[in-house]
Amino acid sequence: MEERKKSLIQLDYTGMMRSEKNPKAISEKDLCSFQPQMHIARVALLQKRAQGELDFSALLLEMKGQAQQIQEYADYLSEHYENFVLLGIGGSALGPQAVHQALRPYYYNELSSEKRNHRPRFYVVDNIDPTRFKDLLESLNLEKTMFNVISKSGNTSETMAQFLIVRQMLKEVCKDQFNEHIVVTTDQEKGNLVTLSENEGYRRFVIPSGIGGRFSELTPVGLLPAAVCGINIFELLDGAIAMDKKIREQKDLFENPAQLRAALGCFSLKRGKAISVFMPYADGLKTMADWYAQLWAESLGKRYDRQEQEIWTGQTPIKALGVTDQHSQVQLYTEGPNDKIFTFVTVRIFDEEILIPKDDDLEQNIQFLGGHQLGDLLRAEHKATEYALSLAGRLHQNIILPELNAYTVGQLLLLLEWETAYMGELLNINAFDQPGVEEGKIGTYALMGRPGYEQRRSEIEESICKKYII
Ligand SMILES: O=P(O)(O)OC[C@H]1O[C@H](O)[C@H](O)[C@@H](O)[C@@H]1O
Repeated sequence: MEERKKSLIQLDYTGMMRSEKNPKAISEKDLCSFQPQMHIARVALLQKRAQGELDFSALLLEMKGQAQQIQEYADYLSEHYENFVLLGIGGSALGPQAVHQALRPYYYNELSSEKRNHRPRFYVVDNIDPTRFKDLLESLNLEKTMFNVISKSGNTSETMAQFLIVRQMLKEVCKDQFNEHIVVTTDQEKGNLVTLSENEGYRRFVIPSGIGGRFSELTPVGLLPAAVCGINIFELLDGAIAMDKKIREQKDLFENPAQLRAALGCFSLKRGKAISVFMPYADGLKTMADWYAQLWAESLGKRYDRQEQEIWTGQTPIKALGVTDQHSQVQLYTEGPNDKIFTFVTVRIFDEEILIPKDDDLEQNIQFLGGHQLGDLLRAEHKATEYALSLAGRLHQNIILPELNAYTVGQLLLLLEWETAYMGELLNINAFDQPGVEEGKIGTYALMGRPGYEQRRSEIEESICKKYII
């Protein structure tokens, strides 16, 4: 790839720093004060690595070693199937969706097979809306469809319900060959999908242990769907490896983008910025905001710190898209409560450009647009929005991608994952579990009649007596 494509993504944090317009923003001195705790955090994360937990570096090398095998299987699927349907939820679906949207044309499924280089159409079903699910299943030629059932635990009710429906339909349509239409991606050794894949003969890909669902995009969770759709998973991994190396080796906070973003995030959170707006200025990164929202919310939204003290901490992620949400949310951002920080993700050069035609007969108030590229308008709007936020004393920063390709997307994923890990250390919490989702899961088991949950079922039914309905 040309040097520009290979260059690392950049962080412009000018908008977070103290200035005349923003005297309450962070100063270089404030940032320097983070160095000691950042060093402790770095050592703690490297120790986790030594214990085989969250070892991004080892994971990426392991995945680099598996990439060829994943690619070969993806190529085999492309020759034999027209549709690839991902069944999963949360970290088992958001990453694949985000990377597909970033690196494939949005009309990918509408393209002819030739224009898709004979790669399958790609669908992600990450909800259990019966209408949508049935519409999709009825639209597919099941004999030409592969279902990738992704669940790290193998116990997620939504994904397992989808699996049971699809498995029955495939048995009816494909008879004894039904298992040639299911590939599972799950834990090394535990959960229903391990047993089922052994008993029913499904191809299985393994999510390495020590890597949580929301950190699993650069495992077969994301790599297989990406390879099936013709995305260069080798470049994706190389970008991630480059960013991982920089973050792992760079001890100086001012040169380490993950440490810097974590210090800025921690500083702003402690000064009442309880909301973090993630606003890419590229349609291809719209779902990346969804993936980041889970990463940020589920990792940092915690009741207890590591000493079991109640702290009820976290920072609420808001997904936004530039320029679109300038027309729906910026009014709040500039004149509402100053309780937010903003991250814009920009792309210096888009793959395509469109010239806005000039027409001198038109009114001046639209004629000025003529002669510019459409990307110039998007870039101008981003800068104007940044300026408006700075006038309003709002803290904002930019993550700048040289362009949107597998190498830069791989870097972005690793940057955000490392940033989250550092934030967890600074907040003194466990960023890698999600105890807060258990109650909802147990309640679902109870209401669905799972044996052993009868008591909880009666508790729920007694407690939810609907009194206020209009
Ligand atoms: O991959 P699975 O085990 O099916 O889990 C899917 C999702 O389930 C839960 O909601 C967890 O909180 C998420 O972190 C996880 O990504």
